Amino acid sequence: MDATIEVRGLSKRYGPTTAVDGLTFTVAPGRVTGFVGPNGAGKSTTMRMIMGLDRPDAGTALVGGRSYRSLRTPLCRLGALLDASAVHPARRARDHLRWLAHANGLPVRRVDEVIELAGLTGAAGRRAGGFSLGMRQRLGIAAALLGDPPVLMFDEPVNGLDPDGIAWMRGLLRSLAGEGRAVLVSSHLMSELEGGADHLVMIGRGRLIADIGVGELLDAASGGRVELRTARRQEAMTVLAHAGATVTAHGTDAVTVAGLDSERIIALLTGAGVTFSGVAAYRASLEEAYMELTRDAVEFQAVTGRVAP
Ligand SMILES: Nc1ncnc2c1ncn2[C@@H]1O[C@H](COP(=O)(O)OP(=O)(O)OP(=O)(O)O)[C@@H](O)[C@H]1O
Repeated sequence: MDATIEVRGLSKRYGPTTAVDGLTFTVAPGRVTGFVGPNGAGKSTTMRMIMGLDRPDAGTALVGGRSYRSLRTPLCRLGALLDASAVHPARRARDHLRWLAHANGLPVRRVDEVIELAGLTGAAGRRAGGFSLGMRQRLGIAAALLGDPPVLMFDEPVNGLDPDGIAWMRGLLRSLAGEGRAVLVSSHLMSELEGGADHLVMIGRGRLIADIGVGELLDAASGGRVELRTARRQEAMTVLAHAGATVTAHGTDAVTVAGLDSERIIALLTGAGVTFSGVAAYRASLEEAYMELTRDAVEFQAVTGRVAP
C-alpha cells in the first residue's frame, strides 16, 4: 500500500456555510506536509472527511488509494490525532493504549514502544483526567502510532505545548517522515510550522491557496534580497538607493536591499567608506511568505506549485 493521502475535489457544506470548497491536494510519503489556514478555513473538516467521520458533499479522500472506511485495519494504515480530549478521564494512559491495541488486534508490546516514542514513560500509569493539554496531545500521538501506520495526520498537535514540547514535536514529525511515512500536520499559525514542514498546503475559506514546497516558497518570498548590518545605516541606505536599490530599514541596525547583489553592495559601501558588520542573503520567515502570498488577494485564488502573482 502506498503511503499517501489523496484529496480530490472535496467539498462540504454545513447549512449556509461552505466549510470545504473543491479542495484537491496530495500528501506525499517521506515529508511533512503542513496544512495551514486561518481559524475556520476548513482544515479540521477536511481531516474528518479523510477519516470518514464526515461525509463529503462532493469529491473523494483516499488513504493509500482507498477510502478510510473501506480499510480493514485502519489503525495500521492511518494514525490520526484529531481531538486530544477524546480519552476517558478515569483511564490511565497505559490502560487506554492497551484497550485500543486489544480492540484493534494489535500486539500489546507495541504499547510500551509508543509510550516511549511519545515521551510518556513517566506518566503512563497516571489517569488521563489529570493530564495537561500537552500530555493529552502526547497520549493522542501515542495512540496514532500504535498501528505503526505509513500515513499520519495530526490536527494542531503543538497546540498547548511549551517551547520544549514544540521542538520535540518537530523532531518527531521529521523522524516519522524520515522513515518514509506521509505526515499531514495542521496549524492556523504559520510560525508553528517554521522548521517543521517540508511542504505546505494552504487553504482559506475552504479553498486551496497554494500547494508548494517550503524552500520554493521561501525563495520566492526572499526574492534575491540581501540583508545588510551596519551601525551607519542612514549613510548606507543613501549610497545604495543612489545606485538604484530599494532599501528597507528594520531592527536597530539592519537594511534589506533589493536590486543589487552582495558583491555590488560590498563594493559600493567600501568605495563610499561606509563600514558594515555583515552582508548575507535575506531569508524570509514563513509568516512573511504567507503574508505576501495572501496580501493582495481580495478573493483567495487557487495556485498549485507556484506563488500567486
Ligand atoms: N459540525 C459543524 N456544523 C456547522 N458548521 C461547522 C461544523 N464544523 C465546521 N463548521 C464550520 O465550517 C467552517 C470550517 O471549520 P473547520 O473547523 O474545518 O476549520 P479549521 O480550519 O479547522 O479551523 P480551526 O483552525 O479554528 O480549527 C467554519 O466556518 C466552521 O464554523
